[in-house]
Amino acid sequence: MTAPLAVTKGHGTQNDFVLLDDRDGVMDLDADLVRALTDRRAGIGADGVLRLVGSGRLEAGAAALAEDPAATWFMDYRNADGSVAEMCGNGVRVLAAFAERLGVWDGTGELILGTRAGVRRVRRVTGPPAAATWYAVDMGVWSLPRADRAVADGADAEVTVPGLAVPRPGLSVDVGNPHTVLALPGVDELDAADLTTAPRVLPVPPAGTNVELVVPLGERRTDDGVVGAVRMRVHERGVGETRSCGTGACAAALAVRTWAGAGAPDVWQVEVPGGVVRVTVSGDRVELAGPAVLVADAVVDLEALR
Ligand SMILES: N[C@@H](CCC[C@H](N)C(=O)O)C(=O)O
Repeated sequence: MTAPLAVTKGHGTQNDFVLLDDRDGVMDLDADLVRALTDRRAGIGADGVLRLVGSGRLEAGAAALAEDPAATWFMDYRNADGSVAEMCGNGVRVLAAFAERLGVWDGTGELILGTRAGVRRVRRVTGPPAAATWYAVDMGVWSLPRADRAVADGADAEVTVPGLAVPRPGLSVDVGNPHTVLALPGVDELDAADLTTAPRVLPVPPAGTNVELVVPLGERRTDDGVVGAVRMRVHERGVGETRSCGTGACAAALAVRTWAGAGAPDVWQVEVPGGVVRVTVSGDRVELAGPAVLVADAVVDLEALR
């Protein structure tokens, strides 16, 4: 007999996750279990798994504690194919909502979370819409890791996407995990792209990449002042096409801002199929803000699942 497994289902702009409360670090979360839980027909179904675990309970947590001893909780993120990824922007927000629900965080001040990409700080903020609770995450330092190998102005890669006529120039962006962003001239092409298979990126990124297709939408006047706007679709490494990607939204805004040059806005609204998130650039750091929703609690029969 295997003990039943308590899980919570949540999402951030419809990037969905199975959440596990493993504060004591006793769970054996292997790739098979991740694949079974995220299976949309035979399991709960999700783009990934988020395990809340004490930083002192796992090897990766030691680096987080060394960076900041206050990072006592760790986000152990897994892609739906069972692979481990360094970072998940939507996941941090959803895990913050989960930590709040568990009473690990009282929702005031900052939740300081260890991740494989370093320590991340989360705080509650107000939406839009004004009544909604959003979470803002300091996503740390961003970079353009292959800027020295540019193949064209603002591009260091060539990306072939099924459904689009010719290969497109892409820009590599690192926000703790790897991204390649390519700009499309209009939403017709964005809709035409076939993301049921992974776009081909050359040169091949050594650790794989998430690929964002973006259409710059110009600038908008909002209550926060003038912001840039971008529409995006994403093919995630280890998952496939998802309805949102938080790190991908940061990469998209950073790429479009780089292409726009001096005078481009620091605040960006990124429209994804699952909603809208806000990206704010402050020098070499970037912040992601958006909603987080916990939709269900369930108990999984592990024998039936396997
Ligand atoms: N959906 C996430 C990113 C998850 C990790 C990604 N698939 C990778 O392998 O790097 C997000 O919201 O950032």
